[in-house]
Amino acid sequence: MRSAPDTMSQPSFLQQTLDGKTTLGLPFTLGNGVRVQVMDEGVIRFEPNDSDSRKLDLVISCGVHGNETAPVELVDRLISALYAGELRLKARVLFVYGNVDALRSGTRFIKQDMNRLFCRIPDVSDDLEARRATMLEMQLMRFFARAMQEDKPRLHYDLHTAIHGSLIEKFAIYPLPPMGKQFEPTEIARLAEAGIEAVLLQSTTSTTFSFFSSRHCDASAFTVELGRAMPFGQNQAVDLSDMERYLAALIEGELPQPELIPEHTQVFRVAREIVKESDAFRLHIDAKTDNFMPLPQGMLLAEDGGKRWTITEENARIIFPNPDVAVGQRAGLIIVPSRSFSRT
Ligand SMILES: O=C(O)CCC(=O)N[C@@H](CCC(=O)O)C(=O)O
Ligand SMILES: [Zn+2]
Repeated sequence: MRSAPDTMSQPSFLQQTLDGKTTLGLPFTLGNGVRVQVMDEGVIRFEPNDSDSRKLDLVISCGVHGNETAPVELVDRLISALYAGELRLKARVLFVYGNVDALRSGTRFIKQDMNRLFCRIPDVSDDLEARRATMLEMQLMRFFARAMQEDKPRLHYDLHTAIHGSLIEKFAIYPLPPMGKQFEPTEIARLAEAGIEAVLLQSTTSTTFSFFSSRHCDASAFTVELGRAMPFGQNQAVDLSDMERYLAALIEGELPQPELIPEHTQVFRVAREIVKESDAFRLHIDAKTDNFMPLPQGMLLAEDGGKRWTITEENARIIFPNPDVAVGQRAGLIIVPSRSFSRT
């Protein structure tokens, strides 16, 4: 066990990570007994000294897209508060800065969108982003393995921001649960306590980080969208105080058990995923359309060669419209209101 670094005089873990100066290796202990270990570049674990008394195991990830900085700043504050002994740790917590190279360059990704690279079989020809996604999967499997044996709650919040504006600023995507399970209203009510105003229930499997931990680590996992992507230091427009308070409380072992989803929390189901199948793909709304913009029935939303996407659903809305994605990737989601929590 190493002795604790002099954290007061050191740059934050985020700054060290961005500077390429993280020291991997042996765990060390802070003055209050908290055990800390840098697991890989941008991946750090905190454990209480009496690890058996912990209430839950929690992964907080951000920066899977390198231009989405508000959550990265939030995570930096949480890590710094732990280092300073300002939080009474009652959980095992793994923090992840997802795509460190993309964070350095301030871009969504370097070569490939990392949030499309989970749940796949690794290949010798994998590039750096694909390898990093595989490494992160292994970190989460290892981290959650202990909670699975001991049946402690396992939570993963993968924090993002959206490319465009949103009529609803803070929302979450709830990955499709495995067969035999349903979407849990308590989880949605917890998200509401964290300031989340709408939750989208996924209707298909996915290749995202949150889908991975939901499906392969049996964690309650969510992609959380917290306002709009802005450069570091320019995130004052979005108020993340509820989310920050909620995550700090989880770190202190307080897992709320709300029974009712508040009236004002909107729940939607993904009705259709629009996949760009060729370069002929055309989106017939402005590519900068706000998320949650209503789509009138009968409207021709998109075309791809002979394929047409016409709105048949009542009260449909658009999420993540983006005609510029690579062929084979999602160019938008059509969502509809839902009050059912069953899987289908
Ligand atoms: O605003 C956009 O178009 C994308 C914002 C973003 O990065 N969203 C995530 C959602 C992941 C999920 O569906 O769970 C993504 O596209 O990876
Ligand atoms: Zn993102």
